[in-house]
Amino acid sequence: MSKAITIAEAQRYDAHTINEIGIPALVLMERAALATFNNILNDDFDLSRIVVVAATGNNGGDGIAVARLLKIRGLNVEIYLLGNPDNATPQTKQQLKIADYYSIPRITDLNRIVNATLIVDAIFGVGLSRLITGKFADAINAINAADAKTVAIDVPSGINADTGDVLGVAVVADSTTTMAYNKVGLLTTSGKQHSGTIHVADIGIYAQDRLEHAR
Ligand SMILES: NC(=O)C1=CN([C@@H]2O[C@H](COP(=O)(O)OP(=O)(O)OC[C@H]3O[C@@H](n4cnc5c(N)ncnc54)[C@H](O)[C@@H]3O)[C@@H](O)[C@H]2O)[C@H](O)CC1
Ligand SMILES: [K+]
Repeated sequence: MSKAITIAEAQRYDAHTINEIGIPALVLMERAALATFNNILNDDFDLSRIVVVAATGNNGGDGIAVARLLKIRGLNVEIYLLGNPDNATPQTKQQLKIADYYSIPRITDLNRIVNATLIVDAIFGVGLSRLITGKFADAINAINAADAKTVAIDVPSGINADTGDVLGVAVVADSTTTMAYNKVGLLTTSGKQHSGTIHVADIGIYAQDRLEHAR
């Protein structure tokens, strides 16, 4: 049984890798995006109309980087951004700057989500901390109403990664690319129901960070 970690462990390993080992947060974000991007290409999704639904935390940053990778691959991808970009994390601000360089359209019409063929859920990851309401809930309901396949980044948005509980409303994903290790909440019945196929991505974050032995 491969290792599964809690939110606190994920945040601690993330901070240790960045602050003690010295791997920049943007490098971890790029590796997270590349892993998600490759999982998308390796699956048999209809890539004709892709919408990345992102908020302004680092889960959103992962998703905006995925959008850029898909755009460079020549695919039709749009970003539906939730929240004020001025309040975004430094890494997510950087990803928005890069996405703007590639002229990736920012959309505000929920119907574009409903009519997508593939949706990338980059709203919340391990930073989800309270009940989801308002425009965040509207976007998740639109994602779940769409016929599109949905790929979640790290955690299906709305799921508590420790308990599997739904915080108001949660994305029902077809697949989830979760970073470093599986999350204990995704092993619960609710977590499994909302995650779909789970891919664990090695992005350079390890519990025993001296030497990574066979995982
Ligand atoms: N740990 C790793 O290996 C890596 C993780 N990455 C990605 O970063 C996210 C965690 O990012 P963080 O900024 O801490 O939080 P989120 O993006 O999950 O949440 C965004 C933000 O949203 C606010 N918030 C929380 N609950 C609500 C709510 N109910 N309604 C509205 N807003 C809410 C809160 O302020 C949060 O900060 C992780 O999941 C990975 O995807 C790195 O990119 C790569 C390494
Ligand atoms: K997510």
